[in-house]
Amino acid sequence: MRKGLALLGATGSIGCSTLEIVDAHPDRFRVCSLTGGRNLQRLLEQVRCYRPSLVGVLTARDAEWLRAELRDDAIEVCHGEEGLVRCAAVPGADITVSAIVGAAGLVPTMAAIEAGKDIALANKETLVTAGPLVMAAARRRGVSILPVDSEHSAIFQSLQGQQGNAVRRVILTASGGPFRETCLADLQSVTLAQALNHPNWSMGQKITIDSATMMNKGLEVIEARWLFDLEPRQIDVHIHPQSIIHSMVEYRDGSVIAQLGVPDMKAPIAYALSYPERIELPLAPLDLCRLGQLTFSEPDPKRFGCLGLAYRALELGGTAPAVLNAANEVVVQAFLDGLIGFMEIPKLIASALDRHQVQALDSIDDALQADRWGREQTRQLIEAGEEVAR
Ligand SMILES: NC(=O)C1=CN([C@@H]2O[C@H](COP(=O)(O)OP(=O)(O)OC[C@H]3O[C@@H](n4cnc5c(N)ncnc54)[C@H](OP(=O)(O)O)[C@@H]3O)[C@@H](O)[C@H]2O)C=CC1
Ligand SMILES: CC(=O)[C@@H](O)[C@H](O)COP(=O)(O)O
Ligand SMILES: [Mn+2]
Repeated sequence: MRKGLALLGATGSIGCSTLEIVDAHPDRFRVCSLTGGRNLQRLLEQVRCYRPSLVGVLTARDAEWLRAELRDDAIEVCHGEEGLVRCAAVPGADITVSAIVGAAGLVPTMAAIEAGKDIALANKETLVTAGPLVMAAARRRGVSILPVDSEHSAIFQSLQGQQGNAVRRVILTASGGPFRETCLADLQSVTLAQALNHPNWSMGQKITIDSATMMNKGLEVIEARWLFDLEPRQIDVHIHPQSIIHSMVEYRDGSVIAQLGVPDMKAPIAYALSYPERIELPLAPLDLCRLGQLTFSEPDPKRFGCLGLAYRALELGGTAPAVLNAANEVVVQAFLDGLIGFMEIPKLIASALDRHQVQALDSIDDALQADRWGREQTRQLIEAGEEVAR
């Protein structure tokens, strides 16, 4: 029986890599639903190729356009958040690939969990915004949350066969991004093009900027806390510029188990889709002798303040991580739009967190409300900053 996939964020970097895996294994996987955002042309091509029964787009107008292009009554096109929710929970799908970027992924991912789908989770912002609620819902519905994020897949793989309470800590590896060796003074004037030039991974714009600030690693610390039920003090970060060791687990007896591979997201995506099996992938082999050395160092908290902010949000608990995430999404977009400089990113997020009165996180509505508050507050901070600058 082929596994049915609901694919949220099909037109993005993770979405396209997922479809490459489907192409390599048409005997194993079939596509039940696809969703896209602004890249309607790419979505149209994907729908023609994979013929899902349900497709989700952003607006009613986009849906009209897609229907007119497709002229196919066997393919239903829906739109908006309601459309995303329907695609996430589409009948016939066994697993939902959550690969929308940002907190916009939370509601559809929850809908998939409530519908009893296993989740291949790329969208880390879902766990940052509402980690305890998402994990509790998954437990209640008896569904698996299978990590796609390369570090978390590495930890998940390194935990296979573990018995009892044997983990001392996990070590997330970080490439250090394009500014790993840039001094504090020079970071003030780095350009968008430089920030988008990740040394090892080809990814969507938002996560690429997150890697440059190292907020990506901060979000991943929070993601690891919930995925693997770890205390924050059990999660360390090492800079590893080669991105060959994707992360490690240190056990109580001092043994460290790591997962290695060439930096290609098809590997963790395929593991999430085929778990517990491993399937053939057309990837370049890992040639350690040619690489020669793997190196490690500690992250510099002065240059990469976002990492410390994520630990702080985790410590504050409740709604603080949702506000951290929302503020980050707003400032990253402002940086992409040329409204703020690179080093304003951590400052603005810190200001938003400082202004937040942490509340308990008892429901998804609490998380969504904190998300809205964080966005609004950060927009105001950016506007206030502009007025000061004028
Ligand atoms: N790329 C990678 O290698 C990795 C990514 N991740 C995580 O996976 C997620 C996706 O990342 P990535 O693929 O790089 O991102 P991309 O920006 O490449 O793709 C994002 C996808 O989400 C869609 N989308 C964007 N905003 C919305 C919205 N508001 N509503 C509905 N759909 C939307 C986009 O549509 P469109 O493009 O058509 O506008 C696109 O299909 C992120 O959470 C990221 O942190 C984790 C590890 C690695
Ligand atoms: C591929 C992946 O999982 C990304 O999250 C990646 O880890 C980003 O690289 P950084 O280590 O630079 O954040
Ligand atoms: Mn990652």
